[in-house]
Amino acid sequence: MKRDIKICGLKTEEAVDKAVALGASHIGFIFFPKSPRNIEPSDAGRLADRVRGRVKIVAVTVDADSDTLDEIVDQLSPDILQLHGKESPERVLTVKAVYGLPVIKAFSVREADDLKKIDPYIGIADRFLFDAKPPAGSELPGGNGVSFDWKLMHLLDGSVDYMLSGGLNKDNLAEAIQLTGAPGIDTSSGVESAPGVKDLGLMEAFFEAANKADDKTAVAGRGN
Ligand SMILES: O=C(O)c1ccccc1N[C@@H]1O[C@H](COP(=O)(O)O)[C@@H](O)[C@H]1O
Repeated sequence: MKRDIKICGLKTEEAVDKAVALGASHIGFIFFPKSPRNIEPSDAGRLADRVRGRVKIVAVTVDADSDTLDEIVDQLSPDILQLHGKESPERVLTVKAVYGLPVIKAFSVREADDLKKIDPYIGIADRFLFDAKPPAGSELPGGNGVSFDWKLMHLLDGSVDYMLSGGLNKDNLAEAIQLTGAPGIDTSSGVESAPGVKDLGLMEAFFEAANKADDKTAVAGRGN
């Protein structure tokens, strides 16, 4: 099974094209005004049109109201909605019913009990995303470039489909993959030269690290 790779927080044609050329399975656009990666829905729609059908387009929102979601869905036509706030299971069900789109529900993790928070969402969310808790004082629920203890993922039921995120970068990715075997990985600030500024070289290095880690996993799987 090929591991999904999502590059999040894209704002330019160059970064979108590069992510797709490198083999991203998903690209994410952030709709959260306090984020340095925030983008207008119409601008995200124009960027997505360059690569539509070649990669899954993900709209990342945080406790968005219906008017905001209506505009994002109308302008971007995403393939997936990522709900990165405190959306309840009922809200996730409503969003799925209204827009007819799959939902990735994000959770922030620091300790074992945090993983239990997904229980009421099982069978409702299509996929989970595990991010670190934001550092004290941060106004961002994600995109903080901080990681959590990846060993906690061993506590998760193996049938749960998820993306690992939180501070993943070219230097720590191999260890994260080796420890978790995550079916999907997600990065934003780990491929940036400054908040909100994607670095094409860092993106390349991230994919190189992912491919190398996958090669090692495959070799280990063959018992060599
Ligand atoms: O990236 C943001 O600014 C952001 C804002 C609001 C909600 C989610 C956001 N990003 C998500 O957080 C993860 C982890 O980011 P990082 O790699 O630690 O920088 C990212 O993949 C986005 O899905």
